[in-house]
Amino acid sequence: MKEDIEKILIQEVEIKEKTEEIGKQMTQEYKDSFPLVIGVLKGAMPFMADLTRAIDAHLEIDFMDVSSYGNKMVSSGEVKIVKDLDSSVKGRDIIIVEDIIDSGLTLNYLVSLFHHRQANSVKIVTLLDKPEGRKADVVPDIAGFTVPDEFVVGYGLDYAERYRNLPYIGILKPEIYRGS
Ligand SMILES: O=P(O)(O)OC[C@H]1O[C@H](OP(=O)(O)OP(=O)(O)O)[C@H](O)[C@@H]1O
Ligand SMILES: Nc1nc2[nH]cnc2c(=O)[nH]1
Repeated sequence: MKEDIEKILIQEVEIKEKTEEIGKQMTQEYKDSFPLVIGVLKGAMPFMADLTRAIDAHLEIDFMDVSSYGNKMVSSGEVKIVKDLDSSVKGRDIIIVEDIIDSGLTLNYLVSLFHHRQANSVKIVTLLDKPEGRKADVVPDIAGFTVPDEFVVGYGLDYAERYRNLPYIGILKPEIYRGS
């Protein structure tokens, strides 16, 4: 698997340090509230697991699985719910945890949905932000790293469901895309 990677953009240790830093910030911000932290499957799974353990405050976790129509690398903008939340967001302070914001279409949909469901507040925390990909006006409250306008994999992010288990963020060799 590792031989498919052209370049590592963000090393495992950098992700770990950044996650600790964000966790400390969120510990301060949420020490007196009881937020509902929502991980967006599947990509946010590793970040969600590491980030929530870096927050020393009471919180509740839930997961939502949404998928966008279109092929793997170009989103069409339509989002459908594959798995909905178990809990109600009504009156709750919501923190959405994402692995990446690219076009912003997924988060645009989720933020509107949670407001529609009468959440008290909705905040966005993302490990990666790719501002050059933006099609919807979404600004994260906390972003770990800004990445260039390239397709990245690892630490939850896939290409054709592979590479999610890489411990770092990287770019694939071009022949991997050509071969599929
Ligand atoms: O800002 P956008 O352009 O909407 O892209 C961001 C979304 O794309 C990825 O999910 P994907 O739909 O590939 O599903 P996955 O998490 O299961 O891989 C990622 O995890 C975000 O949820
Ligand atoms: N794996 C992966 N999924 C994405 N979804 C939106 N942008 C990206 C990206 O750069 N990589």
